[in-house]
Amino acid sequence: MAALILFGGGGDLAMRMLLPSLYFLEHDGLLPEGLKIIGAARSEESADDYIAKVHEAVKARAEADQAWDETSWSRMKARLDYLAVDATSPDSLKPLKDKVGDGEVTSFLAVSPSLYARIVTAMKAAGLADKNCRIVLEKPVGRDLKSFLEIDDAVAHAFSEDQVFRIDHYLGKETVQNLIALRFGNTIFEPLWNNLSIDHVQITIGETVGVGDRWPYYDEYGALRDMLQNHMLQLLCLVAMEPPSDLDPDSVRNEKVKVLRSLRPVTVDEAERVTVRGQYVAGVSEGKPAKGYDEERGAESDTETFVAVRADIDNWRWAGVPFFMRTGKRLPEKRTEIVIQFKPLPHSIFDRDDRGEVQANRMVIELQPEEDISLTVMNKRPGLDRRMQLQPIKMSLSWGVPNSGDGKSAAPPRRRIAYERLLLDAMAGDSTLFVRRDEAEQAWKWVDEVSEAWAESGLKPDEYVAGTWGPDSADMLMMRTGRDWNTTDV
Ligand SMILES: NC(=O)C1=CN([C@@H]2O[C@H](COP(=O)(O)OP(=O)(O)OC[C@H]3O[C@@H](n4cnc5c(N)ncnc54)[C@H](OP(=O)(O)O)[C@@H]3O)[C@@H](O)[C@H]2O)C=CC1
Ligand SMILES: O=C1O[C@H](COP(=O)(O)O)[C@@H](O)[C@H](O)[C@H]1O
Repeated sequence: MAALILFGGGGDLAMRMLLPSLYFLEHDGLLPEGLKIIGAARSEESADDYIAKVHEAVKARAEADQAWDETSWSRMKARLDYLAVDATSPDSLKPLKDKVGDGEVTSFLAVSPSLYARIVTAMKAAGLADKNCRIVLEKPVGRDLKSFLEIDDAVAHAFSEDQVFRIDHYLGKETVQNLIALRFGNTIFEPLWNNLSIDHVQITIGETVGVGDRWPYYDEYGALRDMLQNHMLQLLCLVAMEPPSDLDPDSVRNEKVKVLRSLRPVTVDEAERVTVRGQYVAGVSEGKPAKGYDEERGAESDTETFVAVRADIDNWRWAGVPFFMRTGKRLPEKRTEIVIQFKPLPHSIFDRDDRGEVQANRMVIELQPEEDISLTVMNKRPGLDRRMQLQPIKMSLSWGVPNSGDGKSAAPPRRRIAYERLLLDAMAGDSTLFVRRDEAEQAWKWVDEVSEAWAESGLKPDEYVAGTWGPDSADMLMMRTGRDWNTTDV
C-alpha cells in the first residue's frame, strides 16, 4: 500500500490547499491506485470526525470550481484516515508506522517549521524515514541561513537528499512551468534573452490581503523572508538561468544555483539605494476600511509588509540588467507578474505621438489573476495620417485555450491549485520542481546579507497606506534609474 501522511492534516494549509488538491486529483483520476491519505495531528478526534471536516472544506472549494461530485468524494473518502499523534515523539509515531506498513510513504510536514528537526528525528526512530519514504517540507525552512542549516542537518541525518522535497508552491503554478517551455521550447527568444536586448526585468507579487491573524508567524519573518527568499528568487532564477542540458531535476537545479551564486551582495552602503522596506497603515482595501499592520498586531513593530529590491546578477548574460522585485500585503491588486522590458529602439524613424516615443517591446508573464504571456509590439495605427503613426498592441502567447474545431475557443481548463502538480511529483519521486538544499542555502545567504545590511544601516519600513502600491520610496527605487513599475495598461 502507498500512503500519503499529512502531518498537520487538520491545519489551515491542509484544509485550504492540500486536501482540496487531492480531491481534484481524485476527480480527474490522477491519484495512484490504492493510495491511502492519512491526516496526523495531536487533536484527539475520530477518523469519522476528521473526514467530516475534510468533506466540508473540500466540498466548499470544489463547488466554487464547479467540480464537486459525490462519486469522486466517495472514492476519496475511502482513502482517508486519521490518527492522533504527537509527531515529535517516536513512540507516538509507532501506530502510524504500523498503519502504513512497508509500502511507499510520502510524509508532508504541514506544521510549524520550528518542529521540523524534532519530527524528522522521531520519524527516523519510528521507521518512517526508511528507503521507501519521502518527506515534503513546507517553506519557510528556517528563518536565516543558520537556522536553515540546523533544520536541514537534522533532515539530512534522517533522509538522503533524493528523499527530500522542499516545496515552493510557486513552482507548481502552470505559468511558471510555461516559462521554462517559452524559454527552452522556442528558438526565437533565446538570442534576445540577455543584456544586448533586455533593459531590465521586474517581478511583482501583489496581494490585497493583510497579515491579519497570521501576525505571530509573520512578525518574525516579514515580506523578505516570507516571499522574497523563496517565491521571488525562484522566479528570478527561472528567468535568468542558463539553458539546462535536459529537464533532469539536477540539471535544472544546477542552473538555478549558479544564478543565486551570481547575485551581487547588498552591502550596508547600498542598502538604502537598492532596497525598500514598507509597512501598511490604515487605508481602504478592496473598497473596505483596512487596519494598519501595527493595529492588527496590537503593538508597534518594525516588520516589513512590503519589500522592493534591485538585484544585480554578476555574470556575462545579465551584466548591467537590473532585476527589480517587489511584493507586499494590502496592495491594490492580487497580481503576480514578471515583466521582461526590452531595450528601446536605437533610433526612431517615426514621429513622437501623444504617448511619447515609440514604446520598447515588453513581455509580461502573468501568473495571477490570469495566466498569460503577452508581448507588446508596435504596429501601424490604421488611417490616412500623413506621417505613419504607431500604436502598441498586445500579442497573447498564452498557453491558452485549445480551438474546439468550430472556429471558437473551447472552455478554458480549470486552473489547478499549484499543490496538485507538486503532490503528484513528490509521490512519484520527481524533484524537478522542488528546491535543492544548496539552492535554499544560497537564497538564505543572500537574504541574510540584505537583512544584515538593514540592521546595520538602521533601515526601518516606510509607511504606505493600505490599498496603494507600497511606499513612495519603491517608486523612487525605479525612478532613480530612469524606469518605472509596470501598470496593467499597455
Ligand atoms: N497556511 C498557509 O497558507 C501556508 C502555510 N505554509 C506553511 O505550512 C505549514 C503549516 O501552516 P498552517 O497550516 O497555516 O498551520 P496551522 O497552525 O493551521 O496548522 C498546524 C497543524 O499542525 C498540527 N500540529 C502541531 N503540532 C503538532 C505535533 N507535535 N504533531 C502533529 N501535529 C502537530 C496542528 O494540529 P494539532 O494542534 O491538532 O496538533 C495543525 O493541524 C507552516 O510551515 C507554514 O509556514 C506555507 C505557505 C502558506
Ligand atoms: O507562501 C506564501 O504565499 C502566499 C501567496 O501565495 P499565492 O499563491 O496566493 O500568491 C502568501 O500570502 C503567504 O504570506 C506566503 O506565506
